[in-house]
Amino acid sequence: MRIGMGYDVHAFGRERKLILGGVTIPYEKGLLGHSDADVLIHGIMDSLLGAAALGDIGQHFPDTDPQYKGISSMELLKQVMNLIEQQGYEIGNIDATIAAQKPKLAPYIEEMRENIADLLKISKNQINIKATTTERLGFVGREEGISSYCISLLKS
Ligand SMILES: Nc1ccn([C@@H]2O[C@H](COP(=O)(O)O)[C@@H](O)[C@H]2O)c(=O)n1
Ligand SMILES: C[C@@]1(CO)OP(=O)(O)OP(=O)(O)OC[C@H]1O
Repeated sequence: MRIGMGYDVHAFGRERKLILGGVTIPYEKGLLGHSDADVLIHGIMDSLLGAAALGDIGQHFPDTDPQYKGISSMELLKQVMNLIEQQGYEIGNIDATIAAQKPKLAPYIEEMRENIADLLKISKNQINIKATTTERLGFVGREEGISSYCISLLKS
């Protein structure tokens, strides 16, 4: 068994879609990034890479490479899963937290879990996603951006 953790932050910007866990969430702002800036998926990818000792997403998908401009993070997650499988690992479970003061994410969590479970070919009870505000404290609380935290367990 191997454990890995991931953490990511993206700032809010205008005229961007808000995409979390592959779900487009109706909101007045989206997240800025080279890719679609799906901060939840980025945290999950880093935790999987961490558990397999394979570095981080910036090493695999540099934000200077035009091929990743505007790419769906779900596509990147598929590539990370291929790497994990090549190393002989399978997923035990994934537990993630999204820190967002707004918008309310609870209505979208089940769809995120379904998207991720389908893509990773795991069952829904192997992926848990939580949301929290930061009680108006810090950059999340000031609604400047969203962060994600994730822990994954891999089995040989
Ligand atoms: N963006 C968010 C943040 C939180 N939630 C849900 O609300 C619950 C209470 O949040 P607190 O930060 O006040 O503890 C939390 O457990 C989530 O279920 C949400 O849906 N969207
Ligand atoms: C995903 C990548 C690649 O397009 O770009 P961003 O969307 O900017 O995301 P970030 O978490 O800053 O870093 C990883 C990147 O290399």
